[in-house]
Amino acid sequence: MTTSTRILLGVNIDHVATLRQARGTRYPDPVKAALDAEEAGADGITVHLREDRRHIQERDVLVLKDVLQTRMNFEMGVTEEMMQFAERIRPAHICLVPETRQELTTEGGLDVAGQEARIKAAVERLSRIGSEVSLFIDADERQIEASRRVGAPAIELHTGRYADAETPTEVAEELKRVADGVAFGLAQGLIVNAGHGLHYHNVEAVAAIKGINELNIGHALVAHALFVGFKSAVSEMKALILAAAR
Ligand SMILES: CC(=O)[C@@H](O)[C@H](O)COP(=O)(O)O
Ligand SMILES: NCC(=O)COP(=O)(O)O
Repeated sequence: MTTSTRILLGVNIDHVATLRQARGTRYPDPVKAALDAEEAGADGITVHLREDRRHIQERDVLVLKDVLQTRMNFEMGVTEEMMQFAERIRPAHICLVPETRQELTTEGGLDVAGQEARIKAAVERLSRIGSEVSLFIDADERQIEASRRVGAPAIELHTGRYADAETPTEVAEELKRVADGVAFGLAQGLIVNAGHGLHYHNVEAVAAIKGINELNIGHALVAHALFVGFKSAVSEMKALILAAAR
């Protein structure tokens, strides 16, 4: 079982690209955001190349592959098109996520338990290119066990329900669900990451859960960056999570 007091911040730059795509301009460039994030202390850069290309484009991933000083966490749906693209890019990390075209954002985790053979084949294929594969799942023991069985070294627990919880009771329940998921994942020998919907006001409780390896955070950072700049947005978040994880 691995436990660490060092927690990593993966900065998701998807929504810098959302703003660019809204007008079809060349700006703002997510590549610039990635470089600023790295200077401000990001431990890695996360991008989700969606099937509908609503934000990140292939060009972004190709340029990032050449210029990142840290490492890329490439989020992708389990499709043949994405598998081939990942094989071309060979990112350090790949996170397999569920994806539907109509969704506003990623709703729920990947159903690994319901499609073990398919996910196992994808994990094996992507591990062959040297990427560390993680599975974006709900904090659910059945899904965590299935993730271990399919051979993924890492999982990312979906914190969206925690982030969306409204009453103190709901918040406490959802936080406990995440904390239990972290403990269960570590006991299964998995690297446990978490993310989705995390914000300056709700991140500390998650960062304080012992054993979490990395938090992936995007939308809140990009929103805050509008007012304080990207580097400040990242360094503020990094300081919060490091203090909470101590
Ligand atoms: C998988 C995940 O939680 C994030 O990458 C998220 O998908 C960001 O992009 P969207 O907001 O387009 O869902
Ligand atoms: N995998 C979660 C992620 O990368 C960031 O999600 P969000 O902070 O944009 O909701």
